[in-house]
Formats: sequence, structure tokens, C-alpha cells
Amino acid sequence: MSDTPTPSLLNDCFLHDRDRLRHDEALEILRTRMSTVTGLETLPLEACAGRILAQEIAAPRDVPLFDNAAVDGYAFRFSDHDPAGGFFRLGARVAAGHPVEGPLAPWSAARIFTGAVMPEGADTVAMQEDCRVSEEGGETFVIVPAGLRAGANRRRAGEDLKAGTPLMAPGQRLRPQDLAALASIGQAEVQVHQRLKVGLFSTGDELRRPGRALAAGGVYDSNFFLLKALAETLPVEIHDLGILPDRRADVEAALAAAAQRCDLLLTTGGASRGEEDHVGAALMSLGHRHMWQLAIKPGRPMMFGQIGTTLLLGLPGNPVAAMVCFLLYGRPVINQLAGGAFLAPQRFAVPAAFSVKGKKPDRREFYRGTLVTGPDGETRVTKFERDGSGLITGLRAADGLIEIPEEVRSVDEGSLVTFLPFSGMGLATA
Ligand SMILES: Nc1nc2c(c(=O)[nH]1)N[C@H]1C(S)=C(S)[C@@H](COP(=O)(O)OP(=O)(O)OC[C@H]3O[C@@H](n4cnc5c(N)ncnc54)[C@H](O)[C@@H]3O)O[C@H]1N2
Ligand code: MOO
Repeated sequence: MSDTPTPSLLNDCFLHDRDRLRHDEALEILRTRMSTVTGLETLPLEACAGRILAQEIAAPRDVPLFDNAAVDGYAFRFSDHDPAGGFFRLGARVAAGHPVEGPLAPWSAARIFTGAVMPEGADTVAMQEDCRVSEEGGETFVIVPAGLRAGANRRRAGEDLKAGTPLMAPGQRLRPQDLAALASIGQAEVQVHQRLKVGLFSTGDELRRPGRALAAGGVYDSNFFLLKALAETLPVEIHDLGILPDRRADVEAALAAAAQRCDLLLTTGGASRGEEDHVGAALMSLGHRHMWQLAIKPGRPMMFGQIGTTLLLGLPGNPVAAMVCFLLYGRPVINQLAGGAFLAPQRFAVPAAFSVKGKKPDRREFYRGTLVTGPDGETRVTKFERDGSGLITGLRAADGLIEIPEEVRSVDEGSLVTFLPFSGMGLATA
């Protein structure tokens, strides 16, 4: 990391929301205080989906390389064509991937197939369904209909990419369509960032992985599966570091060891201020806690710090808070550490199909929102009716998050609210 965060921005446990770090301030600190930590590697193109590009790429040649037919049919010279319809002697035959045998003879048409090179002199293609072929005196003729434009059904050399066009820049995530573009210019390998090594810890004596028996008071560790899958929408290598007991010494030893191996530690639980919440204390003893306690709901106890050069994002234990904090803070942080941009969620203004009274001021709230279409065809957003931060059901019912700014005290039905679709934060739809 080129620039390390400054220590202890907020360590006070007894703050009112108005004194806590605001969402925008937290984002600004995270964005400006860390940079790429991943090394580079050169990989074959087929291994690059979702990776972050580390090199400049320009098109070395035109794509397509040559003028070619957009349909199966007959290629001819438009100036030979009578506007009332044309009658051509059938000449050469050109199939995709095969060489053309020479220029088009005057007043002739070439049989051509989609993607085949246009013979020299031909500039227009008539689709075979629109043409008629006839034999006369031992010769084959093709009758081309009226109404075609000059250049119809011809794809020009370089119409997708012109040689020399800048194509991609470092920092860009390689999407399926980017891989297609790289293949189209003949790029067999690319230099990308290595995946970010992310260590995942759950904390809490109550937790067990599914498949194990639950003791009295036990809870299954759902956040591991939630966070692993969320993180894997980004270029990460997940280290499953298991469940930490609520014992300070164990938490400290495990975090210290993991910090040696990982670029980022993601913890869940033990972030709050209970006597059994040890992540903060361990972090402060091993390194620095740069931020803790945000003016947001859910997710207030989230913390951020570092142990040596390894960063730690301490997510709350409640599943809703863990997912919301991951999407709002973890996702941009991971992408930036891995060589990409500090990802902002997509935001849309959508009319509310709900109302809220008496929202607390001074904190930003994020509700689980589901899009609905009213009888008038208008899209609106409903709010999951129960606010509990333990309700995975609400996360599943939602299409995204509704963001209510700090200063807002109430929301009227029909007023515009900000909607952050999950699909705009890297998640697939159900
Ligand atoms: N006195 C206060 N109590 C609490 C505060 C507070 O400010 N003062 N904040 C509340 C808020 S908000 C949240 S969020 C939670 C988060 O606290 P922790 O991060 O310390 O989480 P835990 O106490 O460990 O667990 C909370 C809850 O979530 C369940 N949990 C934890 N990990 C998992 C997991 N991996 N999979 C499924 N469920 C998990 C855990 O069993 C608890 O029910 O604190 C409030 N309290
Ligand atoms: O983040 Mo806690 O609700 O805010 O669960």
C-alpha cells in the first residue's frame, strides 16, 4: 500500500448519531486512504473473466479486417443494379473463411455467405430469400429485387474497431463482452491483477457451520456463506478462517496469523460494544482501528483498521447489517485494493409505495426494497415491513436497498426515494 491510513479517527464508544462518522465521510476515508495492493500476472484470456486489467490495450488492426457479407445471399455492384430490380449472371462463390477468387466480373453477382469476404467491386448484398435464381441457356441468373440501398447488408472493415483505437485501460473489470473484444483483436493473454487474498472470519461462541449439531443457544453461521458469495462477485481468493470463539486471546492470535497471509481480513460479529465483542480490542492491540461506529442503520458497529499492511473490515454480526455493510463499504474497498475503481452502487430515483414517520435524524438508513408495478404500469418500491437486522427473509425479498439520507425525518407515499438495485452492486437476480 502506498499510503497508509491515519490512526484512530473515531474510537469513542459513547457518541450520539450526530457525532458519529457519516456514510459519505466513511466512504471518503476508505477511498482516499488505500490503494492497490495486488501484484500482476499474465494469464490466458480464458482465465480472465472478472479479473482487473493491468495494461493499456489498443486495437492493433481493424475489426472486422475486411468488408464482408452480413447475410447469406448474392453480392453485386450497386451501380450495375437497375432500381426496378436487377438481373445478374451468377459468378463466383465465396464462403466465410475462404479466399475470394478475384474481382467481381461486370454485371455479375457472387453467391456469398454471412461473414465471407466481399469480392472486389461488390458493395451490396441481396438476401437469398428476396432473390430468385433461374437457369437459361445453360447459365444461372439471379434476380435481385428492387428497393435495396447501396451498401445494404455489407459490413465494413473496421466498423467494430478501427486499428489504433484505444480499447481498454488499466483498472477495468473484464466482463464477458470485454473478453470477446480482446479475442476479436487476437489477444491471447493479458496482464491482470492477482486476486485479492481475503480472509473471512465469523466470530461468536454461538456459531456452528451447517452439518454440525447446534448446542443450546446455538446459531448457524449464515454470514460465512453470505460474505463468501458476496466477495466472490469480485476478483478475490477467499481464505476460510473459520469461526472464532468469544475469547480475546484467541481472536487476537487468529487475526495476527491471518494478517501475515491475507491482504484484507473480513470479520463478522463481535464488532459492537458487548463484553463478548473482541474484534475491536484485538485490532487495537495488534494495529490500529481507524474507524468504528457510523451514523448509519443497519451497520452502526462497523469498523475499519489495519494490522501491519493488512486491512481489516469488521462487519457487524447481524446478517442484514453484514450484507449492507459489505455492499456499501466492502465491495468498493475490495475492488480498489485489487486494482480497480472504488465502486459506487447504481442509484435510481423511484416513487415510494410506503411511508415512514419519525425516522431518527442524523443517520442514514437503508431499508430492504422490492420493486413493484402498480396498476398504472409505474414502477414503485416497497419497503420490507419488518426492520429487524437478523431477518434474512427481508434480504431475500428485496431487489435492492432504499437509501434515506440523514436529514430526512419522514417519507410520504409517492415521493421519490433513492433505490440501489442489488444488480447494480454486482449481484445476480433470483
Ligand atoms: N449495547 C449495544 N448493543 C448492540 C449495539 C449497540 O450499539 N449497543 N449495536 C447493535 C447492532 S446495530 C448490531 S448490528 C449488533 C452487531 O453486533 P456485533 O457485530 O457485535 O455482533 P454479535 O453480537 O456478534 O452478533 C449479533 C447477532 O448476529 C448473530 N450473528 C453473528 N455472527 C453471525 C453469523 N456468522 N451468522 C449468523 N448470525 C450471526 C449473532 O448470533 C447475534 O444474534 O449489535 C447490536 N447490539
Ligand atoms: O447494524 Mo445493526 O441493526 O444496525 O443490526
